[in-house]
Amino acid sequence: MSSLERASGQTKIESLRVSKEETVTQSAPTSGQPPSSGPAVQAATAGLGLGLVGWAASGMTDRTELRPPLLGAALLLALVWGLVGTWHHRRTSRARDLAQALAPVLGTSSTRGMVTVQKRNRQGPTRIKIVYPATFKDADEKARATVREIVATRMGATVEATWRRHKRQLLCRLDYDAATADLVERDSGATGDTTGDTAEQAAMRQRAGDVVQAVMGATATIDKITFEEGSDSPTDIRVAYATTSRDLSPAFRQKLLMQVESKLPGEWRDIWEFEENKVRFEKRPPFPRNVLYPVDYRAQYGELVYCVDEDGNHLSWVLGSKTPHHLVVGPTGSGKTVMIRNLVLSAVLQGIPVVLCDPKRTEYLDFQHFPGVILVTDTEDIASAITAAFWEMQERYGEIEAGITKVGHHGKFLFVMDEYAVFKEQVNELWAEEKAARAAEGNGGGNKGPKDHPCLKHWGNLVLMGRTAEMHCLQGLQRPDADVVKGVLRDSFRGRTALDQHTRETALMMWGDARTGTNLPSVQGRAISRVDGRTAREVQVCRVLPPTAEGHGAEDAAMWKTAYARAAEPELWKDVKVPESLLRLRARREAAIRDLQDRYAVRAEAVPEAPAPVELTKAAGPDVVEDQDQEDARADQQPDTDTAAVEDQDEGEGVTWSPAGAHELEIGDTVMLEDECGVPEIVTVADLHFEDGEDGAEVIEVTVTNQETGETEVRSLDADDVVSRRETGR
Ligand SMILES: Nc1ncnc2c1ncn2[C@@H]1O[C@H](COP(=O)(O)OP(=O)(O)OP(=O)(O)O)[C@@H](O)[C@H]1O
Repeated sequence: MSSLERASGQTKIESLRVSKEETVTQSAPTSGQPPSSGPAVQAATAGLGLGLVGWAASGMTDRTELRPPLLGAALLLALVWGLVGTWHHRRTSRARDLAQALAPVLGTSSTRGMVTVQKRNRQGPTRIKIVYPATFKDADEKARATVREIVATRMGATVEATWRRHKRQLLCRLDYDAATADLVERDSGATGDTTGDTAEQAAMRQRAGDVVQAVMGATATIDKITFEEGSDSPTDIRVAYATTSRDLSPAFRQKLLMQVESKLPGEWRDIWEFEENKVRFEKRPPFPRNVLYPVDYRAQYGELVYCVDEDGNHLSWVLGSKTPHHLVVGPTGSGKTVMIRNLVLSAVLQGIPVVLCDPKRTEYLDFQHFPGVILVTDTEDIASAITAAFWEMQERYGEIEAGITKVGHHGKFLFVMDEYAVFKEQVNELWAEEKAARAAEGNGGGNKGPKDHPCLKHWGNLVLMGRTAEMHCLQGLQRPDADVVKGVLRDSFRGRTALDQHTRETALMMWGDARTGTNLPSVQGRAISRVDGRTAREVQVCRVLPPTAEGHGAEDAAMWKTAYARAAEPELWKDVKVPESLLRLRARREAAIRDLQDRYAVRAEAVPEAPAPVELTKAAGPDVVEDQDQEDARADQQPDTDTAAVEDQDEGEGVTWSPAGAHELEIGDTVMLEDECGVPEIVTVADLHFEDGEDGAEVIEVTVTNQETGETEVRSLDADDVVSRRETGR
């Protein structure tokens, strides 16, 4: 009779009382080996055989006198053989019996090498090693109990069993004198040294082992576990595992970490030692939340700080070749706007001008008078801003090509395109209307033209080519839909941030696996970010709550004020060049707003604190900082003075040229086109219509009149060509 009882306070320690007389009624083992005869029979057979051979040989050689000694020698040999064989047979019989009894339980037909006696005393084996096949369920409590029972009853001893699962071995220490003592099982392979554990710690140790094994399999064992002082909360778990290639798979490692994070208390990080086949889980401090934007952060030029890691270290998007552009993804309310505000602030604090396009129109109103920021909200204006930026990029390329300046000497430029999907839809609606109107006028050869508005192609070009020209793009999206960011374009956004708990689709699109970010806590500003363009990591985006944002408190107000004052330093902008077409877009928006405010007489309330605008110009930087009253007074008299000022400065004749898509041209426009020799000539558009080109792409046939010679000719332009058009104040 045997009984299993759990020793109190030791989860992995079990007791089994056995008596020497106990037997296990085990079904007859089926051995794979042929049945062997006993050593006495073997000895007798060998002695008889040898005697016969000697007898025959002496007869054949006529040496019959040798027969008696030969028979004597054969008899002696048979005797020694029989004695030694019987002794050995007896000595190993218990191990053999044990192997045969265990074979059906362990699920193996061969008992060869299964049981090895490693130590023995006069009472019998004191230490045996049992090797079991991979098919044996060594994690199954019942199966293990059966094995223990068989060992204890077959050997008639108290057994201390140690399971070494990673080697598929069971080591048993046998004590023949303590038949009434507890049989102890230590699964040291799974849970490590339990000495000194409290009951709770032992339970936690067991749980940690189970949690790890659920993903890594039975070969994973807890090497060591450290608990918080006086508690059962683990702070460090070291795991050893059998050599495998699975540990090299990020998905596998992620799955394991997720398992640990969700099944054990606290937040964890994993540290892998591949060469040692070891992994260590370290409890990490609680992730920082609600971290104010570090307005005093000392950044290098082009280093845009925006978040902190788990240890509170600030991390930045470095505008450069590794991460030229950044994609920000986040559903409504996740903190996408706040993230973009971080990057805008970081840029202007370093004198990097920002074009901030907001198709939702009201998300960034706090930035509308901010030094260095050109806020664009109207759909058509955004399309023009993209075209202008594209044109600026081409100009920068031209200057590099012509040796006028070198790569990296233009100064960085940040173009923010938030809610790209919304903008794409809006601008394509406009484009469809425009094509339909042209068709109705009989001016465009039917409702033809590219499917997407040409500015979207410019945006694509900016993203693909902007890096060398130091034109950096930040694109915001609610979801990373494949039809919005596709192929090469998506790959160009090396810097990436996705806020909030990810869906499977978001994880796949952003990080190429279905798991990253799916267990991110739903904390505002918590994100997975590929800061360095290579490794995605969890971060907390800094808090930027401007004056009109909900929750804007004293701390936010102080930060905002400091940021504004620093960005308003004229010194910061003195060498900054911005395309005048962009400045005009800003002026146009401001004029439109002033008109509206005048109409509703709300201007005084709408702009309670007049900020000091810093002028960005194409030429020298701003040297005059006007206050709002001065600017207002000037605007009242001359609604478009800003534009005029730029025109006068640059052209000296009040003539301004700005980039325009060929599809935007209208009859009567004055444009600068290059003749066959590349010499620019000023022409007037006398007529135009759309045609299908040879390759099926749309071309625009433009009839132009040379202003100097009066000659008329037909020029063929691609729909997405960009030309210089004289501004008419439209
Ligand atoms: N990093 C952050 N730190 C602290 N609070 C934050 C953070 N990000 C967002 N929040 C809080 O969440 C609110 C919503 O954030 P935000 O406006 O950026 O969301 P959104 O993703 O842009 O949503 P929507 O697309 O609807 O504008 C903020 O007003 C702020 O209170």
